[in-house]
Amino acid sequence: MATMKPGFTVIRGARLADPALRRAEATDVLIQDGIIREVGVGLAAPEGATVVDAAGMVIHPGLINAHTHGHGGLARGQGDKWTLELLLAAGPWISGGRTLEDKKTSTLICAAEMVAKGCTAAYDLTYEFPLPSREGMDAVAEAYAEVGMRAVVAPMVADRTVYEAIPGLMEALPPGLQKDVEALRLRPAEETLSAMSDILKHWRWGAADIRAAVAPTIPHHCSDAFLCGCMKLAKDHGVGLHSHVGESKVQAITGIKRYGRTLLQHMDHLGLVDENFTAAHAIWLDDDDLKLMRDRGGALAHNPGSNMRLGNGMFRLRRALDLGVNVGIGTDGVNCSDNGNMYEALRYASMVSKVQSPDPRTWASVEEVYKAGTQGSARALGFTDVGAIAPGMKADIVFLDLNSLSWIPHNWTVNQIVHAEDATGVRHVMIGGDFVYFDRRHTKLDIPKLAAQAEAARARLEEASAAMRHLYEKLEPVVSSFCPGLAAQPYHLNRYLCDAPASGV
Ligand SMILES: Nc1nc2[nH]cnc2c(=O)[nH]1
Repeated sequence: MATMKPGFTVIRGARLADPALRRAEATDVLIQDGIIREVGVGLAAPEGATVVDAAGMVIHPGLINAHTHGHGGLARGQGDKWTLELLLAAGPWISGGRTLEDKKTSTLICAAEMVAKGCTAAYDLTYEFPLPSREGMDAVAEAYAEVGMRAVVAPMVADRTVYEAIPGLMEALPPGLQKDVEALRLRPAEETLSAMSDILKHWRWGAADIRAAVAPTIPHHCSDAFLCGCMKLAKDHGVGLHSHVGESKVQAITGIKRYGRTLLQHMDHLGLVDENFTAAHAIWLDDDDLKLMRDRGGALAHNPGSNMRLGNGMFRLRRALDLGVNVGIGTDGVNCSDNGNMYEALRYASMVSKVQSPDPRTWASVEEVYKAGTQGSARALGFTDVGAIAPGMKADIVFLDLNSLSWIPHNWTVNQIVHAEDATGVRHVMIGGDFVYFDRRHTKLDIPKLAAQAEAARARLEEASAAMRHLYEKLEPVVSSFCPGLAAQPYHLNRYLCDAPASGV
């Protein structure tokens, strides 16, 4: 649990990553009760202080994962050529049939990986089928608390399945499959909203800095009344709202067809887009959408690994930054992006900005990417006191070993964090002044025990997983042929409005 370690700690002689400096310089950090009090050279250690010798290490603020799904932990490595639409179509099988213990195990796997890879807080959209429950949310919160991470946990909710969201898709399925997907029907909006309200009223994880939020998962999977209900709950309880918006071309086109405006504009029309709102992926947002996000003060969560892995396209990081939108960086779930490695996400964010144009003036700089993965993500989570190593901030600090291979030689600190570090350099991770990972070992978690638990769950779920893969194979030709935006048309960057198919979706 991210409890604050009482008393003083002094970190001595660490090279503090600073985007203003090419090579980080050695400094000290004084921490009191989990809060950074002073940063400077030669700080005196108060009597009784714990002194941490960090010579030979770079420190940076914990990376913050702006978008992930802890429920995907047990589904790592299940699919290769999965599109988003197929992931959503088969998703309930991937995440379904789980006990509360499986849910916790799945989240523990992800949280443990994130910490070991330099991440100290995450926005986790968790799958709760058929209804969100206090017990399910507690299982997720318990996992983060056990690892010692901060988190915002939002149950993904909707009142339409993907089959209902894409007009005509259900009817296009062969009769046998229609029967299968009927089992996925969601509960009526009022029932889900009432369950959400119960969760928010009884949330008890605030002291561990594990907050709740509301995630109407995909706007066109939600009726307008449902979206408005989610907004009201978020406002009444003062919590965040988070949705996947414009993740795939199919979604973008479906939105225009359904609402006559973009998905984001539709949400804004209903009043959901404000400074508490995070739009994940945001690949198919046009300039007006980006300006809208800027004007409303919301955040975008960029997930470059998943965007590539699912073939969804490229988020326009340069354009979003130029227009002044707050951007955070995330990994997405390991069921669709394989790992929870925020260093990889930073590197991919940089790379994806570079493959969009040969002109380096349009590329995101390492400073911009680093800022997005720390302060930008912190803002997306609604945390004001993490994302930087400075007086008054919580002591969420990652220690990188300069003797690890990504740092030989050490030329340009922030560049090497974004482009060279692959998490093998992570030596210690401190959260709230407490070492949750020390000398490359979790301090609160028994990893062999977790591995055994995960293996038992995997074996038990194997039958359900095989059924899901089988269903996936049967769905693939239907969904792909039904969504022409998916199949035949190569992306011309993000100009979906120009090359939208004349018929079909
Ligand atoms: N990438 C991704 N997008 C989603 N949209 C709704 N659920 C998901 C999910 O689990 N992964």
